[in-house]
Amino acid sequence: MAKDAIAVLTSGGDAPGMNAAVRAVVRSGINKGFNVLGIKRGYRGLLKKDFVEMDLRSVTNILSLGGTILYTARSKEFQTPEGIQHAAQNCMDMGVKGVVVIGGDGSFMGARALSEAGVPCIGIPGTIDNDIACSDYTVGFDTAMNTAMEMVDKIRDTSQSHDRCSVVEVMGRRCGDIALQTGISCGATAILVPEVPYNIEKDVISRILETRKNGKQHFIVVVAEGVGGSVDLAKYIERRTGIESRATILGHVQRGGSPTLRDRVVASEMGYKAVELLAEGKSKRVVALKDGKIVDYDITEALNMERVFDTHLYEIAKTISM
Ligand SMILES: Nc1ncnc2c1ncn2[C@@H]1O[C@H](COP(=O)(O)OP(=O)(O)OP(=O)(O)O)[C@@H](O)[C@H]1O
Ligand SMILES: O=P(O)(O)OC[C@H]1O[C@](O)(CO)[C@@H](O)[C@@H]1O
Ligand SMILES: [Mg+2]
Repeated sequence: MAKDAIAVLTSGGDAPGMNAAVRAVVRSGINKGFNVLGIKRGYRGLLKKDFVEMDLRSVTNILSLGGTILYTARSKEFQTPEGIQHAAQNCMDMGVKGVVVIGGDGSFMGARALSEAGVPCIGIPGTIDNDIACSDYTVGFDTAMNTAMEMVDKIRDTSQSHDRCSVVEVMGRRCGDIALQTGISCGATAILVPEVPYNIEKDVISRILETRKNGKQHFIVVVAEGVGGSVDLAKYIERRTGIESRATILGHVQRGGSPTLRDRVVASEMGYKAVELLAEGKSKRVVALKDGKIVDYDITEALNMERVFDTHLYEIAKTISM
């Protein structure tokens, strides 16, 4: 009798550690007796029936690779009712009994739609933003933070030599987690995030002037992408304080590079769990890390959860960066 097939895809923005998750899905799937297929370029590839056979050796030596060997994409076509039906039909044609979707919240909405169209899906949070409310952690976050920290350390060197203020914009479309963690790790004088309302005079200018009074001569301001405006902010700081200022937008450098140990391990655990859920006949679930344990939630329940920003950590950052 032919084996049941499951498939795995990566979708939305790539994240370091996605390969470790793919590897875990492939190896756990084969271990459970499934035939495992990879789908290239997320939902876009699913619509094109771009499936590849995965065997144990197809995922050799990918743990340390950044990016995703399955490639990724964003697909508007998939989001239509016809697109979902077409994608479900392609899965059925290929004998696919379940799909593991590695991506962010948008990808999970796609996984829910595909599950409702008859193809059981399990989501794994893979995004550098750490913006999935149900999970304390998303694959890629640790690597991205460490990259950002390394970059800000370098910017600090030149900022210090010139007695300047450096405004550094880090990624995070609606989420300030990368900014907060990077800001703390680099001793930023001010950190601006979309979750906390701010006043430029009080939260940036006054802090710079106060710390200058007690001897500080160079300054780092970390701004989350979701706040934006870092170039204008640098100009404003220079105008208001007389301190020469520069803006740097770190951008996609944060999405690349070899994943950290944490990303490799969490991705591996989540990949294993996703296959376990499919093998148990589960559908429309998201794997998450909660209080140090790998758990799972219904996708709708997960998507309806509210993200909680760590305001305590934010207050600590403000207190100790004076
Ligand atoms: N409401 C939806 N219904 C069906 N599919 C969706 C929906 N929203 C998004 N998708 C699909 O998921 C893909 C990825 O979504 P999106 O671009 O929001 O990225 P993401 O998974 O949230 O990752 P990230 O935000 O980290 O880049 C979309 O291109 C689309 O194909
Ligand atoms: O790949 P793109 O379209 O440039 O997406 C950038 C977005 O993706 C992320 O890197 C991850 O969601 C965000 O931080 C950023 O806003
Ligand atoms: Mg998203």
